[in-house]
Amino acid sequence: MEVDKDFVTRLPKAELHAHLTGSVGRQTLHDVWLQKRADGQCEDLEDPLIAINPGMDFVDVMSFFPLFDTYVYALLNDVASIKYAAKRVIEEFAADGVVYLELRTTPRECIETGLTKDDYVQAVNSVIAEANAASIKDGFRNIEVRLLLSIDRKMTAEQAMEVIDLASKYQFTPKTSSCGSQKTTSGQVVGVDLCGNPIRGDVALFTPAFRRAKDLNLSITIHFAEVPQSGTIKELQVILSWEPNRLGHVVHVPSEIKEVLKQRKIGLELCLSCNVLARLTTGGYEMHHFREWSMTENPIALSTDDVGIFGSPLSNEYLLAAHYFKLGSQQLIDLSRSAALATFAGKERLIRLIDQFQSKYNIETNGEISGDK
Ligand SMILES: CNc1ncnc2c1ncn2[C@@H]1O[C@H](COP(=O)(O)O)[C@@H](O)[C@H]1O
Repeated sequence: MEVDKDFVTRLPKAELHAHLTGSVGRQTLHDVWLQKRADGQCEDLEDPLIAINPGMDFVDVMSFFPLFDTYVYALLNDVASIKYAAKRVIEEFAADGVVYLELRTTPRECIETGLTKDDYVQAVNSVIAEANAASIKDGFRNIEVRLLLSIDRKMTAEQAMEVIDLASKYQFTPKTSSCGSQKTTSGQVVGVDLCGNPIRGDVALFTPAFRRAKDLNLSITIHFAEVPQSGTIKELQVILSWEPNRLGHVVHVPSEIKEVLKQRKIGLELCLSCNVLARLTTGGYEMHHFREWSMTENPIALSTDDVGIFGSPLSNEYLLAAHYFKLGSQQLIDLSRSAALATFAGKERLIRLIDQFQSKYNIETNGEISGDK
């Protein structure tokens, strides 16, 4: 079967590294902007269709992080706009053939609109709960979505602990939690993340927060060695002491640390377009470390990172992998299966969907009636 846009879209995929705000498309931001302007707000903000450049072949990391703080957060600053944007993001991932999505986001407040961090998480959590309930009600679960809460490297230890408190409050429990705890019954949070500008902060500050996350049975994923400054053995050893379940980016990893990652067979979230367009790697797609890690036993989840900024949906990341690493259709199915192994929830359903796809694929390509491989 030919590897083309149709094939990579139909392939059931897991997206495991997607920042909610970075995944909001320009058109969605534009719609919010128009609405706010009509309400007499955001008059000093430029139209997102102009402020955010589409199809860029280079994203300057120095202006990348401030874009959120100075621009997008000013636009998505109340419950209505946050819910609208989150819903659109989920719909767009679903339309791209993502059947399991872990969205991550940083709890934030807005003094101007009175939005609290709890309001923020509640808003995103409720959109996710509705998306999951809607797809169950419709009889076919096209997408299952779970939430990860991010600690930003610029936070204090107390702020990081506040994120863990919120993660605990909105923690996903397959059954209603017992013993009168403060968890919400429709919590969607399955894990926590460490993100933000990688040249900032001392990660050791967050050890108590991640220890507590472990104690609460929250899964942990960490932005790991994104730039040379955050790829020191000292920093990476601190992070590994938190026993993360997955790592994101893994660009500038010293060889002795690579050995630890291989021994632990830790899941890796690899973001081709982000790394190449933001020049976190050198040598373009051909030289991306996907090639090296694909030869190990570490599960790999190709991921988009910030599709609103980098403009490459997950289906396109699979196409890029096919093109630059000479992967055929069966290898792309195997890659999707590899991502399934690294999920924090929903594994059985996802593997079942991939198995069904595999069976149809076998029939179409070889006329085989059974067999999962
Ligand atoms: C190069 N890739 C990256 N590396 C590190 N952190 C990143 C990131 N891309 C996004 N973020 C983090 O995610 C926030 C936006 O989404 P949320 O408001 O949390 O939904 C950014 O402010 C940044 O802290």
